[in-house]
Amino acid sequence: MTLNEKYEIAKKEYEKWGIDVDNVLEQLKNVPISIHCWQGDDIAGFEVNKGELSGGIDVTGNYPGKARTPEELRADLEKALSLIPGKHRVNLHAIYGETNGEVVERDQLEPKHFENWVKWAKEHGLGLDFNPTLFSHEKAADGLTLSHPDEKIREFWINHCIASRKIGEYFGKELGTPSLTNIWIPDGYKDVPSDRLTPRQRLKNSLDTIFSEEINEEYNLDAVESKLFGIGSESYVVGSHEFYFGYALKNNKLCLLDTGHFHPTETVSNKISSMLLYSDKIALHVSRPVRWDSDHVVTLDDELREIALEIVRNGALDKVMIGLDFFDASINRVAAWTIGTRNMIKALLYAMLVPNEHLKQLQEDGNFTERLALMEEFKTYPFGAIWDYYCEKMGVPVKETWLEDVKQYEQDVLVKRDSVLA
Ligand SMILES: C[C@H](O)[C@H](O)[C@@H](O)C(=O)CO
Ligand SMILES: [Mn+2]
Repeated sequence: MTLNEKYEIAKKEYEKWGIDVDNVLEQLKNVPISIHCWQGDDIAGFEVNKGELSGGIDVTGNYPGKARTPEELRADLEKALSLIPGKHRVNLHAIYGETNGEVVERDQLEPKHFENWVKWAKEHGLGLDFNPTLFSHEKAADGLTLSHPDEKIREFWINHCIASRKIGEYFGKELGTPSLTNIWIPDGYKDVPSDRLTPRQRLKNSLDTIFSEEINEEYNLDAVESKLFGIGSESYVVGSHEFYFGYALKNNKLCLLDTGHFHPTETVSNKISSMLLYSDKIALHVSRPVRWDSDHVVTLDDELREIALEIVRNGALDKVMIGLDFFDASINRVAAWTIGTRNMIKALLYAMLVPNEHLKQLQEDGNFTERLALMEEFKTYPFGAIWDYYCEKMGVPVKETWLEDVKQYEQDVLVKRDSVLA
């Protein structure tokens, strides 16, 4: 039986529930995922004077062939994008600027340092998102940046974030789609603080300065990313969820939820509807915490499907900006991007193929038996046949055949990088 025949049979199963599958696929095509560049080189970046990875985050593994140059990273991203259905975005960090061998301090970065990325994005029909990098730098050595007691250090990081917003604005103007410029800082303390308020007051004041210049939201959207703890900030993080959700609401910014940044029993899926009651847009870093904020590659697990269901059932496909954030150096990095991004898109497709309005009505009617029964039965509806058809229709490999591409790329390209170095 051909993919099309399987698709037609599966489609009929969903049409019984009033689901227009062809229309679902048309919608899905237009949902961009922001793919994080830093999975490709273990968050190293291209600074001439690059620092060791810091900030309480960690990349484990030493799989061969990581990208070492902008050209290699873009080539690896192109390979991954060729295996992922749809048109997407690439998420950059400030440390991925290209400065022609010159040392450029982060508070001096300019749009011109990202011209090659914009040229590349235009060639590939991609949007670009951005992040100032407030880690892996001597001025972040003691784990404090925008909340640092030393005004000079705060000023440096404030200027870096101001420069970063201008780069985000440049991306938006050049590419015709607003860049999401997301600020995450590692600030916090290993052990119990004696004063939680003062650092938070300093962070608030720093952010007020950073955002004091209005930038047209047609070109740049600002997000702030909360965290619960990091390595070395186990007891206290200045930029907690409460801090940033409050800041975002009062200052009309996007609050960014990273799925690894909450207590293990908390779920981001459960937060989306509440936050969308008060915010026009929110942003996500979809990751997979194992035991801690481990940044594992995203798998098609219950929480990923629930996040997708919350986005779809709340009509929020244009209100939730979906970014990915994982970094696994124990496997082929192109495969990591491909697995994680395809899974995010699969989860959205799954959610769009559930009779959400019918299930809502069952809840309203207090019919919890049928609500549970159907939610469970839809987990084994022929969703895979629709996904396979979608991949073929979008011109990307069906099922696991993409793996052959990655294996070939590894032999042809990736392994040669390390042999050159050896
Ligand atoms: C590299 C990113 O800025 C980083 O992963 C951040 O988004 C985060 O989630 C830190 O835990
Ligand atoms: Mn994140």
